[in-house]
Amino acid sequence: MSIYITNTETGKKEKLETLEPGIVKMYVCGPTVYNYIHVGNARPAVVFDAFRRFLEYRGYKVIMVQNFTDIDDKIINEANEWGVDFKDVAETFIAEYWRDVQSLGIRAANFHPRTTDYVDDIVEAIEKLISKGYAYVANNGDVYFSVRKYKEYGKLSGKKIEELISGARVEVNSLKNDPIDFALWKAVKPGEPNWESPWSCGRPGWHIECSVMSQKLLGDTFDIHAGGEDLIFPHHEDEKAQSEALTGKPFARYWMHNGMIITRGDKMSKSIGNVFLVREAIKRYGKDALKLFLLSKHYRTPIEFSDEILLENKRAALKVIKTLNRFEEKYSYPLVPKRDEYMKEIEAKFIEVLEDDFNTPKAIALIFELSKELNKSMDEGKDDEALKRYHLITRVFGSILGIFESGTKIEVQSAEEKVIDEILKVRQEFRKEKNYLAADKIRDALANAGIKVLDTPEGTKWEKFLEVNE
Ligand SMILES: Nc1ncnc2c1ncn2[C@@H]1O[C@H](COP(=O)(O)OP(=O)(O)OP(=O)(O)O)[C@@H](O)[C@H]1O
Ligand SMILES: [Zn+2]
Repeated sequence: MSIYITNTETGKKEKLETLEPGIVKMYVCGPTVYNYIHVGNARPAVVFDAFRRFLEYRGYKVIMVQNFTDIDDKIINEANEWGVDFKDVAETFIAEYWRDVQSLGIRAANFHPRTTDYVDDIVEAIEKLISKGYAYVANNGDVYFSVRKYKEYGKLSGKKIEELISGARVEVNSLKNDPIDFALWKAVKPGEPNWESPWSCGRPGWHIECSVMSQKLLGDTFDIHAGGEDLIFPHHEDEKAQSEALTGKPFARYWMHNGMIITRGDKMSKSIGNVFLVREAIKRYGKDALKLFLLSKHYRTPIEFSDEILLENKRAALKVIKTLNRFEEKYSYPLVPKRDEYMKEIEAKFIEVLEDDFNTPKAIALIFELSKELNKSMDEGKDDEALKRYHLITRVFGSILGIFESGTKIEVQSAEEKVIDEILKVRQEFRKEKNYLAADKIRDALANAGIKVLDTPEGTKWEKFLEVNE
């Protein structure tokens, strides 16, 4: 059996053949840290975390790197707007990133390099590109990559140089020898953070950071380079050009790209402003529903984000969680089932669909099916069979895809809690109408029932009076 993945560079499903047997070296483009992450940003994080776990399950040693872009125009703009240092913006949102991915149950990669820790290496790489004739210094101290010198430019994204020149998206910049050249080093503008270099005080361009960090940590050639498909051009095309110009060797052997999360026809994006934050989504739908949503379509296809679809995923997730809870109520510490033909057969199916370009929708369908069967085993009092199914869902499939992992108990609001919340809503209306007499009557009535009402600046809250035995 072998693993097949679609390689963006060839557009074909290809058998994964790693550079060193049994080892997968993989680089994923991480976030630019200037804000909280949204559901779109969560997609590559969830998908490639699951893919990496699958590779490990199939026996590979995986060395995974995911960077933080901690210097960039957007970070500088935010820092200026808030009157703080760019480092503080970056550090803040790296910390917030960890909070979000941890609440999503995404595992850390092996390395999480930050651009600003690699400036010396970046300067060294640019010097080498200049000396090899692939890059030149402009009048103002910027350094640009000569796109035409690298003969394979456009191979990854399928773009032709002529199209790029006529394309309106290439900005006019008189500092460049050719409009399609891109920046490796940007000379400092007033007030910007900067580092010394032989050409000017300045900072790295965006693309060179990923070339340098990936090659420093994984070697000149490594197995898989991944990220969202919005990065294919220009980011990945440029990374490939620089890296291969630098070493004269192939860069990434396979390129994997996830499709976009779309809202109202556009890519979900901070710059467009149509974002739904990960932590809001976790609050409203729960982490398993969000992960199901992200994995229940093939990773390459775009997915439309909508409240209805997420609620549908929430219902589906709750069904499975309820089933698992039902089993866990009976067995607090389920043990290891004896692996028999039945288990082997289902596991083989699961592997088969994931080996075929990581077809998570089919894998998830298998989990739903198993969950139904688990209920049936419990109805019929077949404990052995139930344990096998429970084991497959939580410890094998869930632990590979990163869903239903966390001994998930459904937090159901009790009838009592619901009633108190409703009564407090009515009290709030009285308060709004300045009918304090009625509002206070409600407060006192609740107090008689042992419920203390607290009006705080964040709104009205309640707690139970401590019961003291006389
Ligand atoms: N809507 C989306 N759907 C899927 N993946 C996305 C989406 N937006 C960003 N990504 C991916 O998230 C990762 C982190 O990207 P990054 O922080 O650069 O986001 P971004 O594109 O700058 O976001 P924004 O456009 O919101 O500023 C990248 O791999 C990127 O491809
Ligand atoms: Zn990158």
